[in-house]
Amino acid sequence: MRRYGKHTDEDDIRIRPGRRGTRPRTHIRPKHEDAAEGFVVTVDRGRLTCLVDGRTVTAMRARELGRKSVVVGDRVGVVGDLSGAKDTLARIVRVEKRASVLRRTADDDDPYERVVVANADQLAVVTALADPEPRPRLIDRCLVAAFDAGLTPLLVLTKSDLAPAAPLLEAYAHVGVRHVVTSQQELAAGETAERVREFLYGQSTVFVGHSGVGKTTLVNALVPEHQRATGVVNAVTGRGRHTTTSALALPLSDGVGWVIDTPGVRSFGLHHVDPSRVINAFPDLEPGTAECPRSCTHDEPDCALDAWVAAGHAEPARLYSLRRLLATRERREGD
Ligand SMILES: Nc1nc2c(ncn2[C@@H]2O[C@H](COP(=O)(O)OP(=O)(O)OP(=O)(O)O)[C@@H](O)[C@H]2O)c(=O)[nH]1
Ligand SMILES: [Zn+2]
Repeated sequence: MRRYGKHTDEDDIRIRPGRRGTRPRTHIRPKHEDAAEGFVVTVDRGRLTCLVDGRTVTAMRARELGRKSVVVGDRVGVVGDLSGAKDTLARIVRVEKRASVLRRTADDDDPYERVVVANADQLAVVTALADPEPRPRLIDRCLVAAFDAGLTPLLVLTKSDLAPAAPLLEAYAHVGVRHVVTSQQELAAGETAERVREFLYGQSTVFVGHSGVGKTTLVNALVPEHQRATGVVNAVTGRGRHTTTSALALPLSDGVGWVIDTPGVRSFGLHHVDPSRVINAFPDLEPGTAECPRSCTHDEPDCALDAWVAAGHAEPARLYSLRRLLATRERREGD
């Protein structure tokens, strides 16, 4: 179920009405037809860093945007000082319709959705095969978030020099998700970036992964001109990484595609997830839901999928995989 509450980001843009329309016409706020096109690369305490005609411009939301949030990946209309010079501040007056929204709920008990990144195409879930141990439930929860958002997931399995990828890949064989495996040797040989980039070409890809999995190493290999490290001043924001909780969009060096790095994901609240959107990622099972009770979670005794699969229309392993993913919507200790 989608929620359109006070706190969602889908609110219509409200423009404060003029005082009973008594103001003279000339005082009506211009429609900003002259606004320049911008792309939001990061957000830090209300200041948005936008790329406008190749320049890095700092901007804030115009008041007329009301409650509408502006997030990394948004395409926006910007007015004001667009020189990008130090201490200038432009205004974001428009947010273009989003092709996709990756959301999370702050907590599973907290129903308010927050958009993490707009207009992404893919979600790269970075997992180490060892040190730290893979956390399949966290992977599953990331996949659910991706499917719900209509993003194509990509599993990036790092540290294959420490443990084999096969056991983990086995668990995902029936989910239908692409994967790429990397190792220390490959990193050292400079081959990792090339191989991972093949999956990123022309796409806007959000990278998630918990601390220590090698996400920073990977992002640095993919976008070497933007070295990121804890405590080091960031080239784009001019601030230390530890101070930002926002994602950061980095252009792939060939200029086609974006790597969107996110701060360490500790949790991926899934309260907002709609099972019918998750099942879109299982097109072989989807027709089997026709006989389901209304607003079926597809994880309940009356679900029609059991009979559909028993009748031989789809692989039991696929239904098992779907159910495993849907079950992760309930938070457990350790998520
Ligand atoms: N053995 C091995 N170590 C790796 C590999 N990739 C990264 N590492 C190491 O793993 C450690 C963690 O890597 P980071 O890139 O800092 O991990 P991160 O996910 O960004 O973690 P945070 O910086 O804490 O968010 C570093 O010591 C890396 O050198 C790999 O493929 N194999
Ligand atoms: Zn069902």
